[in-house]
Amino acid sequence: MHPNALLDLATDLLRSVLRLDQPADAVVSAFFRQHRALGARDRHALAETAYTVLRQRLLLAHLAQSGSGALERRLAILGWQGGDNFLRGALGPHEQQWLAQVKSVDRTTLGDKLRHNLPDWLAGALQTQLGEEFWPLVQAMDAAAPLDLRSNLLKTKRDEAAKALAAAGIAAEPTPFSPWGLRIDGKPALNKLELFTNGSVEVQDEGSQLLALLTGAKRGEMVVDFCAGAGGKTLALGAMMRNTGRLYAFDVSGHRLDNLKPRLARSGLSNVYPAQIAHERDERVKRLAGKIDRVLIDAPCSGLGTLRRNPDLKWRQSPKAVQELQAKQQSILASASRLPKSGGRLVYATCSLLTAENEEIVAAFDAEHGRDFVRLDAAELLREQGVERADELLQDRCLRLWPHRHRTDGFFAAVWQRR
Ligand SMILES: C[S@@+](CC[C@H](N)C(=O)[O-])C[C@H]1O[C@@H](n2cnc3c(N)ncnc32)[C@H](O)[C@@H]1O
Repeated sequence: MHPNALLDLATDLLRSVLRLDQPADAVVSAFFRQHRALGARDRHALAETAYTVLRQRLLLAHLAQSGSGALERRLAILGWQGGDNFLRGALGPHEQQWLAQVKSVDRTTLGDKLRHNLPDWLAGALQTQLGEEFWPLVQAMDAAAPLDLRSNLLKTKRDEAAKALAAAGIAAEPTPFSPWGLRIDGKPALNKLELFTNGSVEVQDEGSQLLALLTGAKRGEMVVDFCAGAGGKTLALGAMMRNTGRLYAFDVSGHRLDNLKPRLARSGLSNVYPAQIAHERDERVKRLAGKIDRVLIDAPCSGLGTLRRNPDLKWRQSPKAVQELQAKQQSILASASRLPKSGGRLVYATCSLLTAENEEIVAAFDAEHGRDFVRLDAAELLREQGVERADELLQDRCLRLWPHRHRTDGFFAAVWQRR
């Protein structure tokens, strides 16, 4: 495509994405559906440009002030990810001059806000938690996430999967913590590889794999994945159970559960029972109370641990939204806690970095249900599952994963056993 035409498309895409009224990945997918003729390289340039602008929104909006023309075009130029030469082909002499002048600004001299690109409420919360580690976190969240795979032990072993990837020209390293994981540099297309279509591997962040491992699910057990969504963790749990027992995949969203179906078909699992529930106090939950060996609650949350993948969330979340989520999280945890039988395990997890959605929820649960549940040490449980260096993942007996420390998304999990 001609550079100018592609820059115009990037400008249009940014106009939609920056409305922030829908998740950026949904906006980008809808945009590509409207422009089916776009090739892979052009799509990549457009998506990465939009994501770069979302990541560095405050900085780029500040730098864009000096230019002229549509603001979104200026932002697209500043965040351009389709190559410098290509971009030059789209710019007139004034724009070229302006860009050269903006590029000469020493960004290290700019104020903190323009360097961390976070809303004040979020920067404040993270600075309080992390102190000096705040800046390494900012840097880690500014980069794209690596691509992690989980090898499906029902169908393959990790080293066999790595060999098959190598044969397809894709280099993969074992992940440092999850015994199932492989990490790939870059974003090769996987969905046509036989290894993927036959369910031997699934795309899953290493952190998400560790949450499944924490449940310790085993052969023949009754397990509930309470907020199963499209089933990333369900698939891992089903494989841990060696395709035996019963694994209920609950979610209030039928649409999300529908997305689980093709993944289930690939995985070879037949022990999974997806079920849409009306709410966390659904009749189905009452019927299973006291009967379940392991319950995983991958709670709805702000998603702020996934900013590498979803940088729009820092602009779409707010303290009020977090407060509403807290109420939902407490209610889901209270209701799902009726499921484990005596000696059964309960895992509460989020992909949020905020103590409000993590430690505070756990403390409130302990205060109310401490008589019935005992907290378990997450590192010990992970060691039992063959996770090396599990101590590095721990904070006050909970799993606490950080992009800058562990190269995973920012996950949290607390584990209890019913007395
Ligand atoms: C973090 S996502 C789950 C992601 C999924 N476990 C995975 O690994 O792909 C949270 C899920 O909770 C679901 N949810 C929201 N409210 C719920 C409720 N009251 N009961 C059960 N699930 C709920 C949402 O529909 C969403 O799919």
